[in-house]
Amino acid sequence: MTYRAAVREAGLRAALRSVVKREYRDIEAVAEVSFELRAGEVVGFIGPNGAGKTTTMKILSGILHPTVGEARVLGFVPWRRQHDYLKKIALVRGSQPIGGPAELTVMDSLRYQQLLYEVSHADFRANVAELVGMLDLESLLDRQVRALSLGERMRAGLATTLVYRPKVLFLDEPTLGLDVSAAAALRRFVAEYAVRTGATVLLTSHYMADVASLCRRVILIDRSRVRYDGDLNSLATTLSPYKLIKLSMPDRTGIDWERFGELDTTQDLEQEQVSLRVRREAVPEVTSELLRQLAIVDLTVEDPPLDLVIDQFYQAGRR
Ligand SMILES: Nc1ncnc2c1ncn2[C@@H]1O[C@H](COP(=O)(O)OP(=O)(O)OP(=O)(O)O)[C@@H](O)[C@H]1O
Repeated sequence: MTYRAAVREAGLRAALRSVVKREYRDIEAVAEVSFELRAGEVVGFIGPNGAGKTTTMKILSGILHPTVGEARVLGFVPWRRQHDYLKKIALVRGSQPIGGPAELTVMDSLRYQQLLYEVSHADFRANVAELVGMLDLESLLDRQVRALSLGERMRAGLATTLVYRPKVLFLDEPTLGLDVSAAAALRRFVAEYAVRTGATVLLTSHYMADVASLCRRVILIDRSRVRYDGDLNSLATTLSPYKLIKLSMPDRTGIDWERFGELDTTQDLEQEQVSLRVRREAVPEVTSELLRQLAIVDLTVEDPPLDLVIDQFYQAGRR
C-alpha cells in the first residue's frame, strides 16, 4: 500500500501556493507483508509507530483498497466490501472505540447495529445479554454515548461491534488510554470471547502485556515489512543474542564484572543483586566461571524481558 500524501514547506506563502499547485510524495506503508491466519487463532500484530499495522488492518477490514497485492479473508476480497463479508468481520480501534451517533444511548446504539447488520430478535437478545454480562454494561445501557468515559466507551464499543457476532476481529490498540484494571478486564474479555465464539483475532498493541496474555503467535512488522512471524516465546531467542545472568551476593566490592559480561542497568534489582548481559553461546562457560570465582548465594539465567528485546529491535531498525 503506497499512500500519496500531500506535502508542502512551512509558512503562509507555501500554504497559498499549495492551493494552486499541490505537491505529493509517495509513502510506502505496507510492502512485504504476507501472512495467513488459521480460523480461531488469536495473533499479535506488533511493530513500532508507522510500521504499517493500522494500514494492514484497514485493508483487511475493507476500508482501504491497496495499491497492489492480494488478500482474502473468509474467502472474500475485503475491499469489495460485500455485505456478506462486512457482516462477518469487525474492526475495533482504541482511538475511536464506538461509532454511530453519539447522542444515542448504549442500548439504542446496540439496536442501531441490530438493524444495520440484520440480527434476528432472538440472536440480539441472547448476544446482548451475554455481552452485557461479560463487559459489565448494565449500568451504562441507558446512558448517552457522548457522556461516557474512554474506558466505558471501549466496553460499549466492543458490545456494539460484537452484537452481530463477527467471525473475524481486527483489534487495533484496544487498550489505548485505558487504566491498568480496565486494560486487564479488556484482555480477559477478549480471551473469553475468542474461546466462547471461536472468533479469529488479529490484535495490534504497543503493550506487550496485551500480546503476552492473549497471543501465542506474533507477527512483527517494521518499516512496512514482516520481520518475525512465529511463537511469542521464541521471540526473545530470535531477536536477542543475549541472556541475563542474575546473581545475588552480599559482598560485591572490587569485582571486575566486564570480565564476565556487560552490566545490565535496565532492571529494578534488589540491593545484593547484579544482572549481567551475556551472549547466549557463552552462558554455560560464564556461569561456571562465576560460580567458581565468586561467593554467589543465588544465580538464575533468564531471557531478557520481552519489552526490552522488542525495544532494542526497534532501535536497531532505526539505525
Ligand atoms: N492517510 C495517509 N496518508 C498518507 N500516509 C499515511 C496515511 N496513513 C498512514 N500513513 C503513513 O503510512 C505509514 C504506516 O502508517 P500506519 O498508520 O499503518 O502505521 P502503524 O504501524 O499503525 O503506526 P502506529 O503504531 O503509530 O499506529 C506511516 O508512515 C504513516 O505516516
